Amino acid sequence: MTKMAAWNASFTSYSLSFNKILSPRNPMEALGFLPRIHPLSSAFPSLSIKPKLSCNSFQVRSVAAPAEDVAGFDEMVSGTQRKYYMLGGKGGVGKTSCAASLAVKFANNGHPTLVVSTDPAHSLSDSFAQDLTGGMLVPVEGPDFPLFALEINPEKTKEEFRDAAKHNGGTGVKDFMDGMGLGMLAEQVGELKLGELLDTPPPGLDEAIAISKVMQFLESPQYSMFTRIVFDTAPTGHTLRLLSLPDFLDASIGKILKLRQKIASATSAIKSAFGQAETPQNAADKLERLRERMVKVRDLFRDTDSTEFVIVAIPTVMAISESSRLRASLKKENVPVRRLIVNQILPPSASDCKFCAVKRKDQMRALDMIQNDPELSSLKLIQSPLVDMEIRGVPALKFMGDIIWK
Ligand SMILES: Nc1ncnc2c1ncn2[C@@H]1O[C@H](COP(=O)(O)OP(=O)(O)OP(=O)(O)O)[C@@H](O)[C@H]1O
Repeated sequence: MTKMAAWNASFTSYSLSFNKILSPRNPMEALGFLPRIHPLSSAFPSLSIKPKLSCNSFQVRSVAAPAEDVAGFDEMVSGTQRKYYMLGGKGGVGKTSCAASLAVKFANNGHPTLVVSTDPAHSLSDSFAQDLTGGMLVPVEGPDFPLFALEINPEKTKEEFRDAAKHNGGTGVKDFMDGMGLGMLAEQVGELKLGELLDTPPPGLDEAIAISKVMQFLESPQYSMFTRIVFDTAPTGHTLRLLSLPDFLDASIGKILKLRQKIASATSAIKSAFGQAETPQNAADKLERLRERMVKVRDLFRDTDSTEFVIVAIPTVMAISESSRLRASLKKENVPVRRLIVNQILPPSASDCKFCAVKRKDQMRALDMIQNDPELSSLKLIQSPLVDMEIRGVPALKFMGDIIWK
């Protein structure tokens, strides 16, 4: 039996609840043929209906994944200690939709939940069809228990970091110390190139700082109620670089802190004459706090008990290859990964058009890759169908969540 045939054999077709729930009266629909106007339009009048395919059957195949025994949503939802879920993958595969659907599901299962976007190109507001912008906690309307969203503004947080660094190690301090005849110390500060780093930040720095900002929030009593935190992270490349950044920044900030005493004592004698608003001590304290948060971020990413990174992909060779590399890098960084969501799988149909038949074959090839991939084959495979509507708003996210998170 070919691998493709083996996959096919392990697939069990079953009608997606779309049909049963939304169109019980039409026998054609019960067979998987939906009317041209999708019944969801009347169930969720606020949703935009966006047909993606000419075939309009709603069935999905379940795959017996060759994975180690990973528990399902029951385990994810159990316990009241705080847990973090980070969803990441290639751009546009459905990270935000999956993260938002998980957040809705947690909230509907009794967990006060926070969903955070650290992707510089936020789409949480679009996904929930509610305005969640502003960089502050915003309540999401719809779920049974409290669900809040937070879109971190990376530019703003970067400015704060830049300010703190500038007072300790930026060119301003260097010039100042040069002028005071503290050349040697200035050289050491210059070596750190922190000013340069912040002027042309490497990709991922925004997100590292955004996550550290979230850590700062989470330390405050206002946030203590949340028992589930879901992160919608930036696309893969950023995430990979982000993982090594906390260590890098930790080392850089550590160096600055070593200079703290020297800078403080060198400037304390003269600071009153210059009337600086921000004393080096204050700036150093800010850096110290940032450094501590960076260490917490790094530890959080690696904490198997409280954290899980969920990879999201689509059934294309490119997305699966990228997911494999992501998993390998996460493994190297000791970040726990147990699940792989393959989103936007073409539902089977009794009346495939030529395009759909070719597309389906192509997707099967990509799915087949997972089974043979050393990085991905051990993960619990979760399949999510391509639906013929845009996933927007809490009812649609609830629907998607009930398919994915079981
Ligand atoms: N299973 C699905 N069926 C149909 N449409 C989907 C599905 N999953 C996601 N979408 C749609 O695909 C688009 C991209 O989804 P989403 O914003 O969740 O992706 P993303 O990976 O977060 O993107 P980005 O990397 O740009 O942030 C959205 O319009 C969303 O509604």
